[in-house]
Amino acid sequence: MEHAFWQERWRENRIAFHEAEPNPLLTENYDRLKLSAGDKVFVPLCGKSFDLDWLLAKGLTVIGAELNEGAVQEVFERLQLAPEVTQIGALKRYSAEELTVFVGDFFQLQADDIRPVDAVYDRAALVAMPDSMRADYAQHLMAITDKARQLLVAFDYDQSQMSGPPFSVPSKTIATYYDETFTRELMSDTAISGALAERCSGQEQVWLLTPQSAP
Ligand SMILES: C[S@@+](CC[C@H](N)C(=O)[O-])C[C@H]1O[C@@H](n2cnc3c(N)ncnc32)[C@H](O)[C@@H]1O
Repeated sequence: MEHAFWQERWRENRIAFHEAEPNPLLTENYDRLKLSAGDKVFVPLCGKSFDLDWLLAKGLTVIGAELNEGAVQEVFERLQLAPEVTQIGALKRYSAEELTVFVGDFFQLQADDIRPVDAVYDRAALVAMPDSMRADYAQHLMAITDKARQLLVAFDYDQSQMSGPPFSVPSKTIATYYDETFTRELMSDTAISGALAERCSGQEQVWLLTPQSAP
């Protein structure tokens, strides 16, 4: 989607994707990422998600990327962190203690900005990208994280039921982006619930992507 689409959603507070607490699919499947305190997790297109707070509470270093600066400021405020703000190329970098969030276009983020990454948590990021951008998103994500393992939350529904986002990204489509690089395991497969269930019916799926070269 165009940046203006998302900025308008934020301006008009049309952010049904934002949840009031950490996503249960993260908390229930987190252990499969095999992270320890001190490891670094990257959260692309992070919004102002409470998943960031939850990951920090696990003792992780958390790196986010988000277009909307107000959302990022809100995260630092609620965590009572006073960020140092620096300009890194086209991006603004907000950083305090173990949290860093890059404000701007995800596609401008470079591996050296975030390296090394131990894992990626993708909720409402791949599925926020339209078909025309999704392969580039997946490629860029793998490039800047050196193909780190991922916990990926995706939807599988009949796209004719509604226009995205979130878009339907079924198993066979995910395969085209990731199966050359990762072994892919289905962690959970449940009926779409919540506000989205009023717009479509289908499945919400959690995938664990492990690099094929991993031991
Ligand atoms: C569906 S929301 C999901 C937010 C968050 N992951 C969550 O679970 O609440 C997608 C987010 O991606 C951001 N976004 C969209 N395109 C982006 C881009 N090219 N670079 C950085 N952020 C982007 C939007 O501003 C929006 O906050």
